[in-house]
Amino acid sequence: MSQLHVDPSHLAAARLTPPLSKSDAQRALVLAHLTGHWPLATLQAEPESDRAADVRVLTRGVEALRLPPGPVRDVDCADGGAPFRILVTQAAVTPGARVRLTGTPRLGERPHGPLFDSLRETLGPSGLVLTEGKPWPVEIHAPTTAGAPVFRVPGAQSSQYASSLLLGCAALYLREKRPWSVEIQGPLTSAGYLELTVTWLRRFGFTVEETASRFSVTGYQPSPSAPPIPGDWSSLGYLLLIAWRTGGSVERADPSSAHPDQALLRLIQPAGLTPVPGPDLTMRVEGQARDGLVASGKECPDLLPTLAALACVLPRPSTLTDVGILRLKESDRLEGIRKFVSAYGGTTTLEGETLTVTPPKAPPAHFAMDSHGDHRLAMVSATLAVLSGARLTLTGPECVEKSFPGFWRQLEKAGVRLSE
Ligand SMILES: O=C(O)C1=C[C@@H](OP(=O)(O)O)[C@@H](O)[C@H](O)C1
Ligand SMILES: C=C(OP(=O)(O)O)C(=O)O
Repeated sequence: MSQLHVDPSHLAAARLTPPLSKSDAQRALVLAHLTGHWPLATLQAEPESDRAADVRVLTRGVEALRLPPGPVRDVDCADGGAPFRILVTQAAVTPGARVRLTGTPRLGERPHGPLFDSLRETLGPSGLVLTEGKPWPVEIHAPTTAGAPVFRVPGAQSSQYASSLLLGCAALYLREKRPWSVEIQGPLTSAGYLELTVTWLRRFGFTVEETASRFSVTGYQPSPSAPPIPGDWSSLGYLLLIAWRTGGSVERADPSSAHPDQALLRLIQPAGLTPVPGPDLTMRVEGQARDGLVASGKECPDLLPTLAALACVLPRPSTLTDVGILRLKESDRLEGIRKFVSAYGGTTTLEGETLTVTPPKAPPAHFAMDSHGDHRLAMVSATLAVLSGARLTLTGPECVEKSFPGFWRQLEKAGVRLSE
């Protein structure tokens, strides 16, 4: 495992560029495949080395499904929760497909059972075979017909089950020309990501009817072209904070994006930070830190580590609610947040599902953090180094590939010196 030394003592104002959004790209890739817009033009225009590893995984998976039915196709999903879960359903609804999916041990540990059970319940009677190794491989042999047009799935652990099934409904609608639905049992976490899926379905010409717990694909009108993929609001979270500290700006801050992490713009304001939109989707952040912040893991789970880094440099404690979901990500991110806050000299207290982050009285000149292979923990640790001026020794910096391969280059643009 390699180490990176991050030295933020020579910061410079720069214009910083996030990658294209992996969550948007994943939905658009599946829909482009289903509606005859393959390959996806905006993605093709982005150099392959700048595309999130999760996007590359999903692209390879869809390419495998586009091959004529025949031998079992292998797809390595690496660490990608959304790509894996989306591909499981797409494989199950591709007539005659035979696919063997593998991934990292951590991806194998994350919860997928409710999605598998839902697919088995609806497509099992028509002949779906979905087998699980320990935990790999997960093998899917898809039927050539389908049965009752409804998937039922619990919503508390992940919205990705419902998003994956709703994209499956789009495939089944096109094939059978009858409405297909997803019924969500119990409360739904990360609801904004399911809404993102609905937004993309509509952008590609599908009619989606929704009530609080039922989402149905009921129509389709071909659209002339595939909509473009916006910049990634999760990555903009780090870059906007870095731009605030350095007096720089960010690009691709698209307000028309439906990504839940655009909530950052609202959530930082009580702390004293004001986003200032500029021309051509650029944005700066002005203001002085004056208070703590409040955010919920139900609304924007992926922003919570970023906001916890900001909380370390605010003058008062911050409150993060509904943090239990963070245990189910690429690492136990609740533990990860507590570790970097403490490595930086701050304190956290957890009461039920609410985490309070209290900044240190005297910030350190240096701190150390292990990413545990989690891209967000790596990037928020570096963001905290920039925000505070403290030097960072980071173990495991490579994992940024998952969502933001160019992250370290962007930091260098902001004057950060990196050495091994
Ligand atoms: O659908 C998506 O693209 C995502 C949904 C969220 O996961 P959960 O719904 O599992 O919370 C989020 O944390 C993840 O990074 C991406
Ligand atoms: C949780 C994440 O992604 P996924 O669930 O798709 O692995 C993430 O990118 O923070």
